[in-house]
Amino acid sequence: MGTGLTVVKCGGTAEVRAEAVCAGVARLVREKRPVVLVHGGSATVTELAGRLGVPLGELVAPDGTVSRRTDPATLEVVTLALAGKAKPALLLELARFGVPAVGLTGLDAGLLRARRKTALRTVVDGRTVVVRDDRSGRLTSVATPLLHALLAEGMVPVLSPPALAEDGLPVNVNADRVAAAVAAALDASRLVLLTGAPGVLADSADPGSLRARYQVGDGRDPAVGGGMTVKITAAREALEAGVGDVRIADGRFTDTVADALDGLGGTRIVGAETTRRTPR
Ligand SMILES: Nc1ncnc2c1ncn2[C@@H]1O[C@H](COP(=O)(O)OP(=O)(O)O)[C@@H](O)[C@H]1O
Ligand SMILES: CC(=O)N[C@@H](CCC(=O)OP(=O)(O)O)C(=O)O
Repeated sequence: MGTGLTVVKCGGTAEVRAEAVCAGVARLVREKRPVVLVHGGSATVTELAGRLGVPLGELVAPDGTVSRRTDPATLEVVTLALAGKAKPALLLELARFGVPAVGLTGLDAGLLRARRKTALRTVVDGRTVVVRDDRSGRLTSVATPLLHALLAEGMVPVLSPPALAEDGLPVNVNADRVAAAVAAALDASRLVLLTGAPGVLADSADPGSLRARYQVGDGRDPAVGGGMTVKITAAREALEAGVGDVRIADGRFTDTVADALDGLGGTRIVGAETTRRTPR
């Protein structure tokens, strides 16, 4: 199943090369294979916050999951960093490759809707407290008509957080999960999450320990930490929505990006069912 559409997501980390990502996207466009590019930019957020003197914070959930504390000033920086820095950089790179691309955030045409997280349990000095004023949210829907219209014109939508919450204000959402939700909503055939690592590593300190396949499970995997945890969650969400090929791959090199967009290399994420069908 699937529509032949590829959803590509890039971060984030300074090492992911816009040139490598955009060269891959440009090839798909030349081959008339439809593609949506979703991006984050947490490193850009950190850099811009430093320059603007806005302090950044973290929330640590009782299960140890770390996420960004999004107070109003941080939300402003996130919006500036993604819509004003990370996105133009990708659009310029795509223009260099002759790709007609349109930059969007979740606020355009109500593309990304989310429910604000009104009570976030977080651990401070060993005690669990509830944060009620955070401006982060959980995605609830993706509006597809504008994306379909752009794709029908041969254009590449370049989409990022923030999303629009039910109170009419923006909320911060994670870009990997945006990519998964977009892939699900558009019935994509492939989701490629590009990052600054070769894929999912058996030992995060050893770049040679790449896992060709990774089965998503119910429990926490001690080998997976940091930003990779949310990527695995996003990958699971896409698989559950029926996206056929979900992979986490290296966004630092032209050839690893090209391979991933062709369904090769990196780490293929599989659901429990797919793995059971695999001969031992
Ligand atoms: N098992 C693992 N395999 C690969 N990377 C891991 C693993 N555990 C933790 N990581 C870390 O997760 C990072 C990817 O997450 P992140 O930096 O948030 O990506 P991005 O900004 O591209 O969305 C890797 O660069 C690596 O430092
Ligand atoms: C809620 C949340 O975590 N939002 C992210 C949005 C950017 C992002 O996801 O960037 P990467 O893809 O580089 O991680 C943030 O504030 O960093």
